[in-house]
Amino acid sequence: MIRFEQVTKRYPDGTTAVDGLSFEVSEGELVTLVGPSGCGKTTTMMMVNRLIEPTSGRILVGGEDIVTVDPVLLRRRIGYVIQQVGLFPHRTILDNTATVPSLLGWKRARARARAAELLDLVGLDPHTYGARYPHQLSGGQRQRVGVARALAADPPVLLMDEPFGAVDPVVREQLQDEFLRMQAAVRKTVLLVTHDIEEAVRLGDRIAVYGQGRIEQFDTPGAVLGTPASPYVAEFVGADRGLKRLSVTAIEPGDLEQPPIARLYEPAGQAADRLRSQGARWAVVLDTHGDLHGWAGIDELGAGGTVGDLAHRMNAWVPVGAPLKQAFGVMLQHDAGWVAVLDGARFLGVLTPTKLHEALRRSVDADALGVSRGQVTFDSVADA
Ligand SMILES: Nc1ncnc2c1ncn2[C@@H]1O[C@H](COP(=O)(O)OP(=O)(O)OP(=O)(O)O)[C@@H](O)[C@H]1O
Repeated sequence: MIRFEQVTKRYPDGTTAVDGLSFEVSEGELVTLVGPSGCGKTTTMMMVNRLIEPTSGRILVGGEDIVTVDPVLLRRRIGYVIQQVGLFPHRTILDNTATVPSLLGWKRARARARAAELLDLVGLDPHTYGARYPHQLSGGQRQRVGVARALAADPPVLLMDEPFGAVDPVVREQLQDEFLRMQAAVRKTVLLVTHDIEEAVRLGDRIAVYGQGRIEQFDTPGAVLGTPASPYVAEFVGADRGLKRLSVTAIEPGDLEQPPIARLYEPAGQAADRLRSQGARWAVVLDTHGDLHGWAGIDELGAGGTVGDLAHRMNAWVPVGAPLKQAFGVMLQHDAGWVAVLDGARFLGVLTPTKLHEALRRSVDADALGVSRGQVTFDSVADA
């Protein structure tokens, strides 16, 4: 959808901001550009909507070389969100949001209806906020309006330059979450500039890590964190990249351990005998549908009755597909040695600290080998 071919930008004073850049952003993909100050991220982005013209090379948007497209028409297809949101101070939030549709000649009622819909989409109730003026909103709310305004004409491409930069870390995380939810619904092709590796990892389907004017690595967050392409990238992503990686690695069914199972309605003595013969100390207790009920220890099962009479409820669980970090968090919160992993209510298995570590190691190996995690055997983990 956006393609850079050997793009170089040299400013008149001789500064080479971007040097022979080639990469591609697929349709519906969110790519984050991350790197230290002055490495050329903003220059890269502003060349896409022709606010800056490259010195050499080509940029294609939707297969079209953008030098052949009138800049005004080009910018209508490209939403642009910047850190200083730049709302018109004397216009209401609704009118600010409707700016682009109005410029496009939409009828007032249609433009305003569209603006209301978008305010809703970014989590601002149009009835509450639509009639306010920018100074009557918090910084975070103004940034949401900036996003709504950029989406107003439904452009296929969105450029975002530090869109969540000007707010405190808590609001920032909220805005990121909202943005991800929204992006899952609208699936724009997004290029997002940030200098914050946490943000890049959290938001990007892929990340471009910049050195000076060049991309040092262009890959998924997991791969950048797991197998940095150079010492520079390793340093940039930080010594705690293992921890960061936990938050971008999803739990897969193949990661799980299968503990002994006891059924809710089976006689406790029978379950205890089975555990004893397997040398196990406890079992996960499931109901007749295979849904998680809780767990029971072998010592308690000696008391007679059914397993259900004696089982403990189990609240330490996470959904399959959740990040490993969430499982780790739940383990700590419940001071538990394992967490159950569920698909809906259905029990799939448990994640223990050892299994969690294995999953992380396997995902690093899988990224390095370019295969799925399931194809990496435990032996290769043990050898690693
Ligand atoms: N108009 C200009 N004339 C000369 N040099 C410029 C101009 N604009 C940017 N530069 C230089 O080009 C380089 C890249 O700048 P750019 O703004 O693209 O970096 P950035 O990665 O977005 O930085 P930041 O994170 O600080 O915004 C910098 O060295 C900058 O000083």
